[in-house]
Amino acid sequence: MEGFSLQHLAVATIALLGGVYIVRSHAASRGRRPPGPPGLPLLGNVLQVPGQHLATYFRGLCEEYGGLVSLNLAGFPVFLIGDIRLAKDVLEKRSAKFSSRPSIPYVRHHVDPAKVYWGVGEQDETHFIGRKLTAGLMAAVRAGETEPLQQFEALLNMTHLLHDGGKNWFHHMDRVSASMVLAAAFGLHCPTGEEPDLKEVIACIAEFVSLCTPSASIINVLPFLDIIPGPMPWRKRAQTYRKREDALYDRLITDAVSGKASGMNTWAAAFAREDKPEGDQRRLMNQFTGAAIETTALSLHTFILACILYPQWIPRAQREIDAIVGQDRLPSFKDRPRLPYVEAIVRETLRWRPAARFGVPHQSTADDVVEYKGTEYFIPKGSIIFAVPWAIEHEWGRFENHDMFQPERFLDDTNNLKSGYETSAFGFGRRACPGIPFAERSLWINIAMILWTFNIRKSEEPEPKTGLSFKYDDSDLAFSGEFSNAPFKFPAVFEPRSVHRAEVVGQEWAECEKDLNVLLPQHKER
Ligand code: HEM
Repeated sequence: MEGFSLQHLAVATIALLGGVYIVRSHAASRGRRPPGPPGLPLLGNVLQVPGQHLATYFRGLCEEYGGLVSLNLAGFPVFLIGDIRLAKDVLEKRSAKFSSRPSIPYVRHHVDPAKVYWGVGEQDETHFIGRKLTAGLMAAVRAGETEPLQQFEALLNMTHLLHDGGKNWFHHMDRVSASMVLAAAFGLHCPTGEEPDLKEVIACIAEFVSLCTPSASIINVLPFLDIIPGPMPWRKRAQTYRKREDALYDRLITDAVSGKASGMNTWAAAFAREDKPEGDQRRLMNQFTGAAIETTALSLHTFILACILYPQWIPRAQREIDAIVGQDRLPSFKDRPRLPYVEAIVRETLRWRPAARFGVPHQSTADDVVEYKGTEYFIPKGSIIFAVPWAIEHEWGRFENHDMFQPERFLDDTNNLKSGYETSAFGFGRRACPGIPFAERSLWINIAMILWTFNIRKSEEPEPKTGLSFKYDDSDLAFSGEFSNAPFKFPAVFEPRSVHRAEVVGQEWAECEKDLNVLLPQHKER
């Protein structure tokens, strides 16, 4: 059966898990179903779901059937939302009913029996605590507490890019994204990106993502096998992972709280202060790394791809930065209110190729009726809902020339940011990304500094495999097509805009504060 991939298996698995819904499908008949592709008897649309580039498939369905699409995976209801108004109506205004996550038996029973992974878990007490603690940290981020640290990391990024002319630029973006998060979270500053703890964090994230795919274990497909006692392979794999992850985070958190790490005023320390006898809330910290590092890095990679493929906007951006900042210092967060164009670039980066292109699924916890374009549709309890950024951020009606990178679409005639900015890139409602303030700052400061320091151009180096010049591409083929849709590695040249600018970077780096305890002052609850 050619083309029957892991993703098919995954979808079939979800469908099988949801088989129970066949029994209760009478519920679905209580109201009209949104439009969607016709499917096979019993299996529904299972075999139509492609093995790769799910986001593109979802976007195609939204273009064909409208902003609310219904899929039937062997009786299990899945809805796609490709309209921002509807996404807000459903996932924000009715977030009490639409904020759980579909759970996978292998994860629930073996990988995360203690339910510490609140970002992928159901809507329960742990999720509530995780979000509450994060909201406290992010209030401080909004007030600017982490800006000195983020500025320091971005400045180091400029020195790395200058040092090798961008030869390892992909790695430098990975490093800065990880180090900003790990330094704020655990006091783990990573100056090279080769630090063993950083590598272990990345390896654990990769293993966790792999364990969370429905095809990770036979238990997801044949749950009754779990009655077999003893050290079965699925138990061993999950136990090995948990031990490895526990050892890593115990070390990171202990080092952060004891002061062994390079800074003491970390998010881990703030979480530790909230520890209760009934639960070690520091363990909830592990959600930051998985959710934060890759999304930020791939957004920076995407920004560089846009610089290379759509450079028309760069001269204007640089003129505006230069007019405010001048040539004798790098941009800083103090300039942010006066640099709306850089803000527009951040927004356009998140719109043009959103990091989570098909979104992160929500699950409904009660029956509901949703009105869309004058018709009422029934959404049964337990439905999976994807608000699909790849469709929402490319709606022709909202974004003219939607496939072009045009930051000025977010500016008005007076060069100020248009009011009423709405995005799907960070999700919606009680599941919306709680790290937005940190993520936006990370992107803003790196983008502002890169544009101030460098001209970026295509590399003329031949591709090692073919010997031909590198073919730059922004189609689906240039992206991984997986859950976080990352651009594949591509070369770029970072040329300093002048010798003077390169010297200013060196001088600012030599003179800047490097002590994490000063860069990240004691977190105050707000
Ligand atoms: C450009 C960077 C980022 C992007 C594009 C991004 C995007 C997202 C998206 C799409 C979701 C799912 C929303 C939903 O289900 O409706 C999410 C969830 C989450 N993000 Fe982010 N994120 C970014 C950075 C960060 C950072 C820096 C942090 C932490 C410091 C973070 C922490 C989280 C957590 C903990 C969740 C799970 C929330 C929950 O389930 O309640 N993210 N993010």
